[in-house]
Amino acid sequence: MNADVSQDPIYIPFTGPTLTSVPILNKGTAFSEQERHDFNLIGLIPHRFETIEEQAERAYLQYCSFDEPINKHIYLRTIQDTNETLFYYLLQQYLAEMMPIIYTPTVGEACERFSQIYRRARGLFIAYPERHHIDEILHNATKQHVKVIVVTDGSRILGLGDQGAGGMGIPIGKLSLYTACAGISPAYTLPIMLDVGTDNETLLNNPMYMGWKHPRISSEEYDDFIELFVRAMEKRWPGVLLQFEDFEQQKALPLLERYQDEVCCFNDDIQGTAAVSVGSLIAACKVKNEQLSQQTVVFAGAGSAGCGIAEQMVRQMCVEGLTEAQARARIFMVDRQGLLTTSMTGLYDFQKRLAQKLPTGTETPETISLQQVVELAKPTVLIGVSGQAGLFSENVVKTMHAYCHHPIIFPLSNPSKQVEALPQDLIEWTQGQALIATGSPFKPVQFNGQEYVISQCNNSYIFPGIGLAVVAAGITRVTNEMMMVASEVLAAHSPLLNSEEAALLPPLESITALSKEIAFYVAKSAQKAGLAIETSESVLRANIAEHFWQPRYRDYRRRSV
Ligand SMILES: NC(=O)C1=CN([C@@H]2O[C@H](COP(=O)(O)OP(=O)(O)OC[C@H]3O[C@@H](n4cnc5c(N)ncnc54)[C@H](O)[C@@H]3O)[C@@H](O)[C@H]2O)C=CC1
Ligand SMILES: CC(=O)C(=O)O
Ligand SMILES: [Mg+2]
Repeated sequence: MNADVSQDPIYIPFTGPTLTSVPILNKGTAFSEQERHDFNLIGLIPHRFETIEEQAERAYLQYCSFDEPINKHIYLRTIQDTNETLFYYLLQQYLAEMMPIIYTPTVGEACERFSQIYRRARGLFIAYPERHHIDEILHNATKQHVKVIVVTDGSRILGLGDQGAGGMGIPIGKLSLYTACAGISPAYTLPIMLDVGTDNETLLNNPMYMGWKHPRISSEEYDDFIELFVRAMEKRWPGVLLQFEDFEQQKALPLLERYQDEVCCFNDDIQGTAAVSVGSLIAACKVKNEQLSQQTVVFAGAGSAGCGIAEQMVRQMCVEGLTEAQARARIFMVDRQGLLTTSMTGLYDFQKRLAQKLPTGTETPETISLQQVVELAKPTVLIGVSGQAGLFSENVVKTMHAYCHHPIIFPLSNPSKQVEALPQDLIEWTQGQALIATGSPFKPVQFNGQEYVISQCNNSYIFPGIGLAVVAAGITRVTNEMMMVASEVLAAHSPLLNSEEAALLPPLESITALSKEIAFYVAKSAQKAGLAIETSESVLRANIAEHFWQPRYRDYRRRSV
């Protein structure tokens, strides 16, 4: 379904209002005169025929007439729900401008206000009380050939906590990026919300809340429900790629460990975030003529994202020649209770693996704060994945800078209002010496007559390419090795490697090309590992190109039902 082939006609079994109500097929005023006759559309749309360019011009004017990002979001989502081709055409034209509207930060507000701004259903809501109808629910999906699912239970939406059914905004936004950044046809994508209740009192007390008004179910009920879902999904769409998204800490890793060897799945917050962060760090280190294995790293936030990134760093440091113990000794995880140490009780297993063993006989206070860790460890890299706004104080950052002339500081929490430090402050506190990347988009910073571009270190650089690899090469399992490959491809494409003035990460304008490269190398590594059927490189490239959907209208021919 690439750009050239899109001129081939397709055969459509619907006519009249049924046809115009299917977002993936609707063309609005772009239905040709012939099609209007053949499909009983005369009179259902204004007389004049328009091209997609003309439709996009009107849509963009209307988009610009909204001042508030949330209203722009609602407007774009309405287009997505009425004419998907036009929606993706607009995104293609204005990706850098519209990505913050359909994704972080605005998608965060859309989740928080989901029940207030709701217009029309998209994807599937599988509520716990309806679990016995799961096969029927999956068969109710409007899409028949689903290849990529993003699923959430809404329990940890960005840094905004439990958003219940409102969390559906995230799978919708992520899948929009699968199409916009990696050309996965929207006909193949399906967002799913597993509504297992919510512990968010504000939602439970909101008369308008649209989800199941019930506290979250018990762990046992939850595990059985997820098992039911995964098996039903595999039966309905065998081999489908399942992306776990924004599951709370105690669920995220156990779910991944339970299913990663059984179905084609990955956890974006653990693995996708790890890949983008390690890729960004490899590039940042290269610029300093150093390696990741030479860095000392402090994390604020030892949750799914933090521990996922840290484990991928350990793998990378080992590739660079360190032993695992040496690598772990370079990484300091700070959570609410301060530095994680081996003497602490109550840590999750995935945190215990990253806890620091303090020298025997060390007199330690009960809590070793972030400030103290920075003073003691003298990090060269500081990463924020805590969801806590302002955690990187001026004191913390200046202390770090006192020991490290060019600190690398990544406040990665989303959306923007949860960021650990504003880029403007980081630049000022370090006199422009810090290399910064954030999870949500921020404008360039002006300081001392110089402009500093702030790259967006977000898993959106990774997951679309992984999806394209799976769809184009028929990959059966997603592994950490594939994520390492994605990191390397990202690092190799850092504009900063070629110019000191450039950004750390590629501009959004080149993200489709980057996704294709990630897809190619990930698929090659899958083939080598026996997780995809081997092909020549040229066949693989052709398959990737062929699966890259373009938002262009195709000619319709009538098919009798
Ligand atoms: N840029 C990106 O691509 C990504 C960013 N994130 C962001 O990272 C944040 C965390 O996500 P997850 O790790 O999945 O959540 P999580 O809930 O698993 O982990 C957050 C951790 O931060 C800790 N924390 C809270 N207050 C703290 C404090 N004052 N000091 C130190 N630690 C503190 C919590 O105890 C928890 O362990 C979110 O804001 C999310 O939006 C997550 C995935 C990708
Ligand atoms: C980007 C992302 O996946 C998150 O903030 O959860
Ligand atoms: Mg996420």
